[in-house]
Amino acid sequence: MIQSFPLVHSDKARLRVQLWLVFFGWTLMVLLLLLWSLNKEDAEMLELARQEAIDNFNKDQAFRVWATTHGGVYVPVTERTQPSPLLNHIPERDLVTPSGRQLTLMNPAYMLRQMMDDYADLYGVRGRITSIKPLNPDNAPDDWERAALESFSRGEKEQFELTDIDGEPYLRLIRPMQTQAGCLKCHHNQGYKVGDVRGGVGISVPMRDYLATAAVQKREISMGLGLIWLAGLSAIGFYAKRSYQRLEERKDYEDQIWQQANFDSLTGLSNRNLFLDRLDHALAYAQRQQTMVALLFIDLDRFKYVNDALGHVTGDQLLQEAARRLRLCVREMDTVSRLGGDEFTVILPAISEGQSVARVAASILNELSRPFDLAAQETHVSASIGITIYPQDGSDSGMLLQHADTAMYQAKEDGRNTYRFFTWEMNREAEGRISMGAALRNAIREKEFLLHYQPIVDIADGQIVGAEALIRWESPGRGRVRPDEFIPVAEESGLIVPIGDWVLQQAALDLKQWDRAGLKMELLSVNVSTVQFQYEGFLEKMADLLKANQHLSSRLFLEITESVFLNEHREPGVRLGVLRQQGIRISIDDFGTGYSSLSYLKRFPVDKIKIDRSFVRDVTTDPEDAALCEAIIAMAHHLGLKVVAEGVETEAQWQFLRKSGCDFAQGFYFSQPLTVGDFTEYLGKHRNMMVVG
Ligand SMILES: Nc1nc2c(ncn2[C@@H]2O[C@H](COP(=O)(O)O[C@H]3[C@@H](O)[C@H](n4cnc5c(=O)[nH]c(N)nc54)O[C@@H]3COP(=O)(O)O)[C@@H](O)[C@H]2O)c(=O)[nH]1
Repeated sequence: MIQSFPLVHSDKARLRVQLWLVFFGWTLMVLLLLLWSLNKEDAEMLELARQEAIDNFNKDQAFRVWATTHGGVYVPVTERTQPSPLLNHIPERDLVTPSGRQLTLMNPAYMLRQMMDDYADLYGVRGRITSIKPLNPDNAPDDWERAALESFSRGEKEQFELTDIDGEPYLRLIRPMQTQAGCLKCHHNQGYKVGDVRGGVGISVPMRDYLATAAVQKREISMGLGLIWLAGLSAIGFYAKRSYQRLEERKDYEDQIWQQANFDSLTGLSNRNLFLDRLDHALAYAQRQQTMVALLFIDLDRFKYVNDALGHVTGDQLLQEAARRLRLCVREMDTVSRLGGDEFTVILPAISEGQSVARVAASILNELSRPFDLAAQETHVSASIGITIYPQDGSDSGMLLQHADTAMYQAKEDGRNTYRFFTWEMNREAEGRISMGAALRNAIREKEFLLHYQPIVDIADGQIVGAEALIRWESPGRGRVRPDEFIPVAEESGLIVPIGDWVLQQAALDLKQWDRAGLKMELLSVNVSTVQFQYEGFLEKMADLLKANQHLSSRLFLEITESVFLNEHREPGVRLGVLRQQGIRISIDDFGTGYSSLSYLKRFPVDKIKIDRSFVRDVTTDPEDAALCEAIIAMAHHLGLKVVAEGVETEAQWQFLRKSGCDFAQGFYFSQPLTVGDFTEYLGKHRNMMVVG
């Protein structure tokens, strides 16, 4: 089945995945940036603290080198600066100044330790000397320091760590302490040489302020990146909204296109495209399930009339209402379509017997023959339905549709407002019509037509006053073909226009010959098909004909049928008026058989009516036909029209018409239609003499 652009649904799913990917990608990127920034912040903070530790280390080193170079410093002996037992071997360790002050030599390490303690008290930066072989037990390394000292022996130059000292965070840095010449004063017994790593100098920088500053920085970075993340999210949200909108717009547009491509905008029914698709599916299903499918081809009768007479808006309303009623007649699973114009189809899938199809067809006929309330007036139409059944009437949708059309044509032929099941006999007839159309085309080229003439007799005096031209087709392949057979085909194919032109030209030519022969006739009747009459250039053609054949003036009668009046759109009144002005007279053929509305006789310029031979046939035996003929004659005379009766075959019919006051008569009683030669002879014989008494 044709689907309504399922792509859009997968597009939506794809867009959703894309949006989630963008969301996760963006979040991940911001998180990584945050981590990197926080790490960088930590690294910078550590580097700053390390630098501070190195500065302190350098200062301590400078002092130690200075102190070692100068061999220690004499300081007054106080509680804090007692003589060092480590320097007992130096004779001048203790001195008394001339003023009696007692001084003692303080070794650089000891001094440095004290300075470091002071510095720690004042500024929080702690210093500590660590020895591999400590003389002072305070200088013994802890685990971390020992590991650092071992790494120095492998060539490392520095170790540092973040650690906790007395519950406070510190950066602890340690660098190697190398033996100076002055160091040997105290450490001469330990086997060190100048340049040997003897221990390390550690500096511990308090991290509280650094951490506080870094925390502020990190918070700011986090907030900044958080804001950037949110801005990104709103951009993604905006993009998502726009993308969904665009998808919706595209879907709406595609739905619209799909609707236009598959549905009839006037009735909302599926159109030919969708109809064929549904039919193909129904056939495929039926083939698999071994069931049948019925196809109903429905054509509204008289739609053209309603459309032309009441206007296109009303015609559209009729189609809409017809579509609504059709839907009421079928099941949910059935498909009602409009192929165009007033042609509808119904697919009945999965049927098991023809009876149910006939029931649906009857119900459709019933629905469509109910009056339509259109343009504030009740309008009656009906329908002709052709039915084909798969698989017996065709194996594919094209064949089934063509055969349903053929059956519908047959329903029309059989009087409309009915349904017909397709038969292969019908098909042969349809094929016959097609091949006849081709043969007619050839007949026009090969000039296979001729005219016969039937005399028209004035009932008052029995004189022959004129003739009716009747076409004949002498086909080399088909023999003589009756006009009843080929004129409908010619009308259907439009070939009636060139054929009708030829009839008029030929009749004008024949009349001229009779005029020249002195066989003057008052009138010449020529049949004009409604299709020919309504043809666009008909009036111009008639004007040209009359210009070229002035002998036709006031003598040419065009025999039209009442169906001419039905097409208001073609303005029959105006056309007939123009013809009348040109000197052409109008006769209504087959009067009483069609849609006879007496108002036509009043509304349109008409000269003569011709009572159909079906009424004339039984005038002497059927009182109703007799009454009808009398009424037609009286009414026509009342309206100032002449009356001709056709199909007069007997003396009794002739007498009846004479008594009823009919003006003219035609029929086998006088003569069959004759060839031009025979008719000329006939005219010569009967000229100036009454045909009957
Ligand atoms: N558009 C055109 N239509 C034409 C033309 N020529 C003929 N026709 C129409 O074809 C129909 C059949 O015509 P046809 O077979 O020629 O039959 C005509 C007569 O032969 C027949 N007729 C005449 N008298 C009698 C009779 O006493 N009994 C009887 N059973 N038949 C008789 O009637 C036909 C004439 O009919 P009408 O035209 O209604 O006078 C027919 O409808 C023709 O109109 C053409 O050139 N163009």
